[in-house]
Order: sequence, then structure tokens, then C-alpha cells
Amino acid sequence: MENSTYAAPLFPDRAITIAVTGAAGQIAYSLLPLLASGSVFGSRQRVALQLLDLPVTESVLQGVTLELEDGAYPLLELPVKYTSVSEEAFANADIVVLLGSFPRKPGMERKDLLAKNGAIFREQGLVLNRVAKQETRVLVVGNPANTNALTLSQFCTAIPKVNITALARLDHNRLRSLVARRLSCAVSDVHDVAIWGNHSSTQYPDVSFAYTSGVPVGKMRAALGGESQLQSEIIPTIQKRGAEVLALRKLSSAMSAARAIGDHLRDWMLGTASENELVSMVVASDGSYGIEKGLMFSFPVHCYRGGRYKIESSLSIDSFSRKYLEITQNELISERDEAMRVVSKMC
Ligand SMILES: NC(=O)C1=CN([C@@H]2O[C@H](COP(=O)(O)OP(=O)(O)OC[C@H]3O[C@@H](n4cnc5c(N)ncnc54)[C@H](O)[C@@H]3O)[C@@H](O)[C@H]2O)C=CC1
Ligand SMILES: O=C(O)CCC(=O)C(=O)O
Repeated sequence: MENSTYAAPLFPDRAITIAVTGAAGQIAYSLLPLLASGSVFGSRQRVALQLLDLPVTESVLQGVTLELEDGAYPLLELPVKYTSVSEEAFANADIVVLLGSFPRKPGMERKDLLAKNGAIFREQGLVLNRVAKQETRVLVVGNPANTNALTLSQFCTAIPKVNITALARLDHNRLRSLVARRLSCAVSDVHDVAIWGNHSSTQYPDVSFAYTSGVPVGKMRAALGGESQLQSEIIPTIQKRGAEVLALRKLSSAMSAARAIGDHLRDWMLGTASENELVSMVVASDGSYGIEKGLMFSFPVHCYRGGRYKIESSLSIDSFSRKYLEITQNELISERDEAMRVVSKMC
């Protein structure tokens, strides 16, 4: 991971406590070693893990815990806690990573999961509302991630909305890597790609502000073949990348998702490698770019040490981009309305 290895620990005198739900699942199996090894929060930050999954997975979760212990990670507090009781997993957590949910199967759109996962995120919002600290940072990964984060935030008013985010970093990393492959340059040379909107096939992967050492800002669309090439090939490739992996593996992306979660958490908590770097995060809209206030929308943001971020609100959006922003905003509004209809019936 970029930047974190030598970072000063966020909590020099104690471990950072991270609750992970869905901890017996496939993303967790790639994520937990990243957290335990120090590659997210730095090589001097102690880490305490509180793992949650359903009672039916108890033996798997116990096996994962044994493996973490057998990893003999110097930074990891022992014993690793695991439970099927949300209150126990979330108590005193500095960070809560919500993977636990019903996953998409081949042929399904992520929004087909709204009803099933809306119930889970309502329930977890209510529990967090009772036991979480105000400063707890929450990252929603379970799909449909934007709308699950919105549902959770409706039921968890104890945590300020700025502390609740969802994952768009996998899409951001996919785009960054695609640009590097097309331009035959290093991924680390590609800066300021952006993902806008929903973590779904309507997301808008945007290269308008991207640059490399050889391609200055404003010239990236042309360097990638122009708007028609973006429209017919590059944008759809990123929009459908999750489905492509799912069709090939018969399982959704997990290794790359874990890596993206590490990147999201590291940048959010420690700040980006360079102060001006743009990264993509799903956050509550502040009305920038005309996006409805409160909608959980992926924006390009700047991150600052200590778990702070700011939406970059001064980019200029042309008609090519505007059309994509509207499509993804409309999808999020309809997901939100459907999710609120579903969860209101549960009250
Ligand atoms: N936002 C993003 O970029 C991405 C999101 N995802 C989503 O992340 C989620 C997790 O993916 P995988 O690990 O591959 O799924 P998985 O099916 O391997 O694991 C999910 C785990 O969650 C557990 N679970 C289900 N309901 C739970 C609850 N109420 N409380 C606690 N645990 C619960 C299950 O028992 C299972 O162990 C899925 O919703 C997937 O669609 C996956 C990749 C990228
Ligand atoms: O596509 C899915 O439903 C799960 C995995 C995912 O969200 C992704 O790979 O982007």
C-alpha cells in the first residue's frame, strides 16, 4: 500500500479497534491479513479485531480466528475476538467495516439485493446507534453499497453522517489500472481519476481531470482515444468489471475488494500520499455539482489525517460528463425511494 508503512500511528498508546462484519466471507479472508499486518494503518499501529458473522458460520469464523493467531502478526492484539452478536462486535470500535450481507449471484443487478440487505443495514444502524462512539468511522461495502450506507445512516443518528462512507475505491482502482495499461505507464504515475455516483453499472468513471507525467490535465480523453472510445469501451469496461469477474470466477471480486478497502481506510484515516491527490469515496452529498443533498454519492475527495475528507467541489463538468452524472443520480434516487419504502414497512 502507498504511504502508510512509516506513518506515525494514529493511536500511539493503544490499538486501533476495527470491527469487521461478514468476517467468515471471502473478502474478509483477504482483508484481515492486510489489517493485521500493518499494511493499512502503518507498521507501528497496534490493531485489535472484533469479528462478526452469522451463528451458522461459527466454525468458519473460529477457523479464521485461529489462522489470524497462527499468523503471529506482531501488531495484532490477542486473542482475536469473534462473535455473532453485533453489540459485542461494534462496542468501542474506532472503525466498522460492513461486509456482511447477501451477495449478488450471476444474472442479478446489485439493486436486486435492496430488500434483503436493507433489513441488515437497518438493524446494524440501530445497533451502532446504541453502542458506537460518535467518532466511529463506518465503511459500508455490502451491496448495494451506496443505498445500504444511506439506510444505515437513517437509523444511526448517533454517528455524524460525515463519518459514514461506502466503497467506490475498487472502481477507482480499476480505472486507474486501466488507464495505466492503455498508456503503458506505471499505476503510480496515474493521478486524479474519479468515480461518480453509484457503485453499479450506472457509475461514471471519469478521466477528465486525470494526468500522468506524459499526459497533462485536460488531455487525457484524447490520449485514451477521444470521447467515442470512452463512451463505447472504457466507461462500460469499468461499469461492468464487477460483473465480468463474477461471471468468470462464479464469485465476486474479493482480493481486489480487500485491497480497495485497505486503500480507502488508509487514505481516510491517514490522508492521501500527496495532499492534492483525488480519491473516490461514497459520501453524503453536500449539494456539490447539483447532486441532491444527503444522497450517498461517489465523489472525488481530498482526505486528511484523522479521518477527515472534503468533497472537491470546484471541478468543471461539461455536457459529456453531466449526462452520466444525471443517469447515476436518478438511479440512486430510485434506489433510495425503494429502500425507504422497504425499511419503513419494518418499523
Ligand atoms: N462496494 C464494493 O466495491 C464491493 C462490494 N462487495 C459486496 O461485499 C459483500 C461481501 O462480499 P463477500 O465477502 O464476497 O461475500 P461472502 O458471501 O463471501 O461473505 C458475506 C458474509 O457475510 C455474512 N453475513 C450475512 N449476513 C450477515 C449479517 N447480518 N451480519 C453479519 N454477517 C453476515 C455471511 O454469513 C458471509 O460469511 C457483498 O455484498 C458483495 O456484493 C463485493 C465487492 C466489492
Ligand atoms: O458485483 C457485485 O455484486 C459484487 C462485487 C462488486 O461489487 C464488484 O466487483 O464491484
